[in-house]
Amino acid sequence: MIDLNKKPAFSRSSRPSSSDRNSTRNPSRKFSKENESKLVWKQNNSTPNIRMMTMRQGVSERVMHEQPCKILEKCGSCPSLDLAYKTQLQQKTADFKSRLLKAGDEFQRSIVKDCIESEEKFGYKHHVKMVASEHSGLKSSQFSNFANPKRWIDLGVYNQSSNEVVDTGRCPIQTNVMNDISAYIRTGIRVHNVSVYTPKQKDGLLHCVILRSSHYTRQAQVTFVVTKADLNLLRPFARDISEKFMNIQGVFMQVASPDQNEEKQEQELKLLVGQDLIEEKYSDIILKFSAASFMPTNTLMARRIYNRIEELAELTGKETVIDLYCGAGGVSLALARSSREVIGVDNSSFAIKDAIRNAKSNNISNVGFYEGESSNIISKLIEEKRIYKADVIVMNPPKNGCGMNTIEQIKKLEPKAVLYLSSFFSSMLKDLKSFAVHGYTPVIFEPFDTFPGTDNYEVLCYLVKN
Ligand SMILES: C[S@@+](CC[C@H](N)C(=O)[O-])C[C@H]1O[C@@H](n2cnc3c(N)ncnc32)[C@H](O)[C@@H]1O
Repeated sequence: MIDLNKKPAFSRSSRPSSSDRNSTRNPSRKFSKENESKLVWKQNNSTPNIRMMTMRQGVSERVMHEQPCKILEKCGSCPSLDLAYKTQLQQKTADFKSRLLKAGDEFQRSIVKDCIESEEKFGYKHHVKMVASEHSGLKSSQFSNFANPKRWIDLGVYNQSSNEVVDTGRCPIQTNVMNDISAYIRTGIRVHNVSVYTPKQKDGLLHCVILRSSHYTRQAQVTFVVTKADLNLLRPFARDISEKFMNIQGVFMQVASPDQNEEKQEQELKLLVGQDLIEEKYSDIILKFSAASFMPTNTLMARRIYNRIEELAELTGKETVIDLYCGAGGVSLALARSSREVIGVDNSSFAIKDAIRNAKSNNISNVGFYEGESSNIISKLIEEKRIYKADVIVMNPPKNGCGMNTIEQIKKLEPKAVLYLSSFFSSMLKDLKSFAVHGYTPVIFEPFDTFPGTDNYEVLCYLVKN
């Protein structure tokens, strides 16, 4: 139960200094007997970011961070941001174990490792899609007479219960680069007189803004998702943003219907200003991503996962590896160094173009990339006698998983190991059950905390042929 109207836990003057902030974790200090059976939020109204949660055992590990979030509950995207990080990791490990327990007998003998921590707990998110919304001044009806005629622009996420857009302001899990750019865009929308899409009237131009930034180069990409191509309006706006931020590589326009399913949205992007590519580094591999191809959200964790995949694959230099759903080639290029040949497959022409370019720029020649649906490409490669067998298959499918057809094709290649990475656990476990039917045992599950503060994480499963 959450009670936000409770008295403040402590006033600004009694707020612990950073040196004794850890003392708020001491169960005996701030906890009184009456609270023992309740679970309540205590919030200081004058300093809304100071929050503690008390419960049966005393003051919990919910503590103030150096970079607090002002809209934690309103936004709802980061339900565990104010939990001690160790607790977040324990919760994710426990969550995955309980999913496996419920999933069935196939997984009862698998080893589940502890969730691996993210090197960055804040500012790790390098990719965000922000919904645009506007209203005029004060929102509350009781103030309607004094409503500010100035346009007020929100950029953020949908609140799941009210369906209203919550402005995420300077989001602590996003990179500073993206926070700076989004602040400028909020003002720019007004200055450049760009209309914002309203679902009620089904009218307006801009409905989303997509931002990406690179960890190593700090380069950024901006995409305006709009209802129609209004270049006269968007080009000067794009020029303005890219002149303000020299690290912006390119500003794009994507025309898409706001009602359209995100996965079905046309990926065609029009470059308004600058150039197409953003550069990122994973260990000693430098990748360039076009705006339309997938780029990992947490760079440092992606690097860690690539390294772990390489370790688990135990390559000796003689193997044929297939990297399904390869994106811009991160895993493929990481594994090419220690295998005979890597074949990457992705259904996005942009991702495959990026992957081919990345192989060249990293001087890696023992890779081949194929554009198309995974099961079709494997079946074609077998039919054309391009491959007979594969030693290791790596796969990182989207939300719906890989499905039965792909697993049947994989089986024909008789890999001795399969490495399956996903953050979509229901499709992942369904696919792993199908793998089990085809003689592949899930030996180890390794959760990685790619999204600290949120409920999300990724899991790498290592399967071996029986
Ligand atoms: C999660 S990303 C994988 C990223 C990649 N492993 C990396 O580390 O950058 C999923 C990829 O699957 C691709 N994809 C989606 N459906 C596909 C399908 N049916 N067949 C092949 N590729 C697909 C997408 O284009 C996307 O690049």
